Amino acid sequence: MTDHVCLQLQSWLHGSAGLWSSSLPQTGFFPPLENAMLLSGTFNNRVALITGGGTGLGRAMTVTLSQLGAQCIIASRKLEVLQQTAEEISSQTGNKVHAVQCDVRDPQAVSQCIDQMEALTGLPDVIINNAAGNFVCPSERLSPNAWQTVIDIVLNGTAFVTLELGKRLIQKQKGASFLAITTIYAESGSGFVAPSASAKAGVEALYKSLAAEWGRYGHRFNIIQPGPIRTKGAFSRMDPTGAFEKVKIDRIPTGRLGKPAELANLVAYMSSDYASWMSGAVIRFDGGEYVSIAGEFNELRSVTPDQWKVMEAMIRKTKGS
Ligand SMILES: CCC/C=C/C=C/C(=O)SCCNC(=O)CCNC(=O)[C@H](O)C(C)(C)COP(=O)(O)OP(=O)(O)OC[C@H]1O[C@@H](n2cnc3c(N)ncnc32)[C@H](O)[C@@H]1OP(=O)(O)O
Ligand SMILES: NC(=O)C1=CN([C@@H]2O[C@H](COP(=O)(O)OP(=O)(O)OC[C@H]3O[C@@H](n4cnc5c(N)ncnc54)[C@H](OP(=O)(O)O)[C@@H]3O)[C@@H](O)[C@H]2O)C=CC1
Repeated sequence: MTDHVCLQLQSWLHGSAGLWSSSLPQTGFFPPLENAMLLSGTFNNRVALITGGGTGLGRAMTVTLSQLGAQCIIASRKLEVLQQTAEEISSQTGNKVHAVQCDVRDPQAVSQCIDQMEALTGLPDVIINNAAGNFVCPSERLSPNAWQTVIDIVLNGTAFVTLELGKRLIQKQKGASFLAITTIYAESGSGFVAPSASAKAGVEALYKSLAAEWGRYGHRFNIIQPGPIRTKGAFSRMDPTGAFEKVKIDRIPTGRLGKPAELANLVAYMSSDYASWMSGAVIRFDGGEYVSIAGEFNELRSVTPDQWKVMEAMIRKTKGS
């Protein structure tokens, strides 16, 4: 019995992915609630800029903020995509969503986009730096331009938008909430996404720096690190074959991917006056994935009560070192 259990344990601990849970029974404990959480009207008379708001998570943020009364501006490169999203959301919520073309890599384009925004709505109260570029790639295969492209979109793009808006807001003596969307690996680094990890870490340093420096002008700066949430933009570039989705789900203690609307509720809270004392915060929103990957002994979740009996007996039998 003991040998058999030992063999089983050895093969499990050295072996296959997907050990931890076969049917993920815990998902029943963590159902996603996808309706808007805050009171309707929370963002009445507020203007929100969402970069990358035409697709994926940025689109979900725009839906929620618009439902809660904000006038939204969504900005990215593809004007047609933005216009279609803007029309769909405006007609769903009854609140105007504006589409403004902007490549955040280009500081002049950013300045022109903000001119356009000022003419449409005035300067925003809420700024969400959500636009990003990313793809998995072994670092030895990255060209200089591949590296630069991701750094330009994520780090420089966020800096150009934030600094240009910040300067104008300071001049007008208007306060605002700035939020950056990073990732859980901004903190740990990660193989195969080195440009994204480096850029997102830079974004976090920028936002923490400005939280300290620009509070005196009425500006708050916060960061959300999402775990995996299915979007076409992310999953087509991070998991093109779909092979890694189950691996990811298996290691998330809440047993499922996140939903865009769940993230959007957190974004809305952190951008609202309910969070007016929150600045310089980094909120990980990942179903527990980060700690699950990090903990040295977390694989022991797959050990059964019978196997624990054997292991405990072996440990107790040990005398001395
Ligand atoms: C799953 C859980 C955790 C998930 C985290 C997710 C984090 C995210 O950030 S998801 C966001 C995903 N969304 C996007 O990336 C949307 C925007 N992306 C793009 O537009 C493109 O993917 C790109 C970032 C490449 C930018 O497009 P652009 O047209 O400006 O660039 P290109 O001219 O196509 O490429 C620039 C150089 O990069 C090289 N390159 C492009 N793709 C790859 C690749 N898959 N592998 C290696 N290299 C790549 C491309 O060849 C260019 O370099 P060069 O040939 O030297 O000129
Ligand atoms: N989905 C996930 O699992 C996770 C996502 N994230 C982060 O969430 C955010 C949203 O990602 P997601 O919605 O999944 O992916 P999407 O690809 O849908 O979103 C990225 C957005 O960025 C815009 N964008 C890209 N390049 C530029 C540019 N040069 N100038 C302006 N806009 C640009 C794109 O629009 P366009 O092509 O029109 O320019 C697109 O709308 C990103 O910051 C991402 O890093 C973080 C962790 C996990």
